[in-house]
Amino acid sequence: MAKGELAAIVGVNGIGKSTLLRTLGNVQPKLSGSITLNKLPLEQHTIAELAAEISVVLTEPIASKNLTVQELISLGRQPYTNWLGTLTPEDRDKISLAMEMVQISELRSKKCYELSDGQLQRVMIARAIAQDTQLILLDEPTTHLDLYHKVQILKLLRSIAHTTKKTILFTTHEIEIAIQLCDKMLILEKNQSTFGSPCELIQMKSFENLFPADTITFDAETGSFRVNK
Ligand SMILES: Nc1ncnc2c1ncn2[C@@H]1O[C@H](COP(=O)(O)OP(=O)(O)OP(=O)(O)O)[C@@H](O)[C@H]1O
Repeated sequence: MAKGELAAIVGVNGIGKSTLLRTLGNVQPKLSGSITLNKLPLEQHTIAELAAEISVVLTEPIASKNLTVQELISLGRQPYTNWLGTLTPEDRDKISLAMEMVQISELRSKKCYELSDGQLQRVMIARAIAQDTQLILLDEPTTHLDLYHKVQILKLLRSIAHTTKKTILFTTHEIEIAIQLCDKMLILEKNQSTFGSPCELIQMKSFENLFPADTITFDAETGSFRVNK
């Protein structure tokens, strides 16, 4: 993946999207194959190096909902703080900037348990931005959100990738929105997975066999799926 790209991993339930994302983020050990980050195998990076290179936003509910928004986002600075977790002026600037980028500055003193799902998702994205890594990985960042908020979150990720030149990779079931907003997509399938720009994937007819054709067909003209009644 290149710098500044937004990319989605899509595929049917149980195909291995989260497993792949978690493996890339070093959250779980790989089953096979190799993962290279900055020309070095992932396992040759120290934990501290990885924390400064990759931030991961998972679907598990956070254990620390009693923290304020600002406190939770401050945890993103952990790879850079001393053992006491003391924040420097630079850390504070990065935390404020992260909150501004995802437009949650006014929520800074709220407790995380007071937030809506959409607001909490923004907070988790801000924490990843505060971690200041080149790569941000997110597992299903739009679950539980309505259509408007799904689009808002994915537009936000696109804008962060393009303006900060960070590389953002996420798993999703929102294939139609991803087609419209992503620079690259990986379609995971049992026998052959395909990776490319949404346009290339449409031209290669890669979306057409994703779901059983007697139930759902893909319309290449509109980049959308149709239900066969
Ligand atoms: N490469 C693999 N080889 C063997 N088992 C795998 C592999 N990838 C994933 N699995 C297993 O398949 C199951 C489903 O994987 P996973 O949760 O990653 O799928 P998913 O595509 O994210 O599903 P969903 O869309 O339902 O969230 C898990 O039990 C996982 O351990």
